[in-house]
Amino acid sequence: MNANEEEVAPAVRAILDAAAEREGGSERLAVDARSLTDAFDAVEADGRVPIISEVKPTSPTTEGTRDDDPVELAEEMVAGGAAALSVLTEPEHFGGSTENLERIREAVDVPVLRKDFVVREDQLDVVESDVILLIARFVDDLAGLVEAAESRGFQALVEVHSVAELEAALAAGASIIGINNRDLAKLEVDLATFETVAQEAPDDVTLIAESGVSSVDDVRRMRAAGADALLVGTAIMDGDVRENVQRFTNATQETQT
Ligand SMILES: O=C(O)c1ccccc1NCC(=O)[C@H](O)[C@H](O)COP(=O)(O)O
Repeated sequence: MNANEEEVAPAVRAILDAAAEREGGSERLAVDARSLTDAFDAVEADGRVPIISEVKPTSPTTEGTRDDDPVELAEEMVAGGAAALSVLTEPEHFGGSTENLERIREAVDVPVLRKDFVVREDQLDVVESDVILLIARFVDDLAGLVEAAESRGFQALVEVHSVAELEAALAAGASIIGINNRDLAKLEVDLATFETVAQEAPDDVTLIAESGVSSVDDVRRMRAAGADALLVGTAIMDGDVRENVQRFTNATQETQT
């Protein structure tokens, strides 16, 4: 079945319908990207866990909206030790914007991931970022879009949720793969997803555990299963973002609980 025709949660169907309608950019971008793997290596060398901290004002599974200035949130996350940032640009269901991404990328020096539902090549040309998310399940020509992204200078983070999608991502040439613990068909989260799928990934791929991480124990669990880095949104946005990032990035240190 075509991924765009499969059954997904109504909220995700609405997100995909909106994504299909969204305009692309008019001029092809050329990005001078900050290296995501170098950023991870620097944090590892410091004895900490590489965390991609997500600026996520709201979502279909969160109550309310966080209205703080996204640039202030981003700066606090970096001060807390985030290796990289993820910035929602999806406007209708996540409260994101391309303007937020531009302002944040200008204000910080860590790599910034554009978090959106990109389904066509021209949508790559809307805003510059260091990394761009491509969701295997929702892209028809994954190899074509990975190539299109990389030829513009983006690093492609290809998101998967199953071993079959992992194989498709590898066949498409992906070298940075996010395993999403959130099933976008049911919006249920299960950290065992990362544990199962990661076992089938080759060693030379950079593996990111995405979604559902809410405690230091979860961070340790994902690291034990082979995560090179973790992408965390809700659990960081809930409260003091600097303290939350600090707690997760220091998760392997003995004094943390
Ligand atoms: O987060 C949602 O509610 C959501 C709903 C529908 C489609 C995608 C969704 N999230 C996208 C993400 O990938 C997460 O924002 C990201 O992995 C962080 O997850 P979390 O730490 O659980 O907030």
